[in-house]
Amino acid sequence: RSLKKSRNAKDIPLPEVPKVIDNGSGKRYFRGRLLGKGGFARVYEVTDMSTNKVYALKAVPKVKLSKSADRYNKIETEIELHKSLRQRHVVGFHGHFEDEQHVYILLEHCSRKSLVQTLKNRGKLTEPEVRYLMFQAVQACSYLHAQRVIHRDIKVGNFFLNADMELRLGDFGLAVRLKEEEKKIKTMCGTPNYIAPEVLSKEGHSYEVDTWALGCVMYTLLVGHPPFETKSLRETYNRIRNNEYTIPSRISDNAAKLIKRMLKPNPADRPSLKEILADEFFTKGFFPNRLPGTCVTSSPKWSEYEKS
Ligand SMILES: CC[C@@H]1C(=O)N(C)c2cnc(-c3ccc[nH]3)nc2N1C1CCCC1
Repeated sequence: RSLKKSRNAKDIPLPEVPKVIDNGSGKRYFRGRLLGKGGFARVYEVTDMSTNKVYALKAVPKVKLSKSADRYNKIETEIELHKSLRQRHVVGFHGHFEDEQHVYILLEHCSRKSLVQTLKNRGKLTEPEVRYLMFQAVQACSYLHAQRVIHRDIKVGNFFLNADMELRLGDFGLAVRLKEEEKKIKTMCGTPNYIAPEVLSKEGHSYEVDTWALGCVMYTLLVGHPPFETKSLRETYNRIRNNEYTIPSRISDNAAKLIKRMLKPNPADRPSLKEILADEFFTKGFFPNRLPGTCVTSSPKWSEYEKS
């Protein structure tokens, strides 16, 4: 065993999340299976012991870390921001509380997980499925922008599906609310997945970074991989700076046109979210009003589906 005192987070064992978690005001949650880990946070499936409702509980340890200051504040800002949002395609925020070891966030349970799993199972999705999913994604983002919130980390992994195959945008860890007079954000801590060129060039960024990321999500769902993906981050950043990407010819003209509009290098040239919702990609072509759960694992045979 190393004689050194543990100097960094990796060595400090994470505190246990109790089997029964009390929210401090009479509600208790039974801890179920671990859904996943993100950074220091662990996410459990929990059941409200008085209503039997199931939630996703994010438990963030209050480990005494030198840099825990911003980490703790981060979770505080994430809570302040997410708690103020309510829209049918934004992940439901059902409360927050803490005990000596953790800060807890109670979130909507999305039993069909994120689009990462769907894409892993399917490789890529059909245009009607992307029409259905992107329409909800753009609506969620349009709501955020109306609240002067920029998500800043829109990606396939932050879109979740509930039991009814409805889309929910989550994870406000990098989100920011613009102040009244504020037009642009100068700083960016943390690296978003689909980073826009104006964030790379540090010239200030605003709502358009979400439009860019939505374009990357749409491309990824249709093509099966992100538009600027390479084996090295530096190379990927170069491609983003040079707006270097190709759209396979099998992608329909309407889909390709919309992707190109959303991936304009100059943020001012990107369409507003309202314009996107009115784009031909959404108004022309088969638009399913719901998706069967089987879409998470196998491609739909639209013919039989169109009848229902
Ligand atoms: C709280 C983290 C994140 C999330 O934000 N939500 C809303 C969520 C909901 N249901 C689920 C879920 C229900 C059943 C399986 N996963 N997962 C969610 N996640 C996952 C957990 C692990 C990585 C991201």
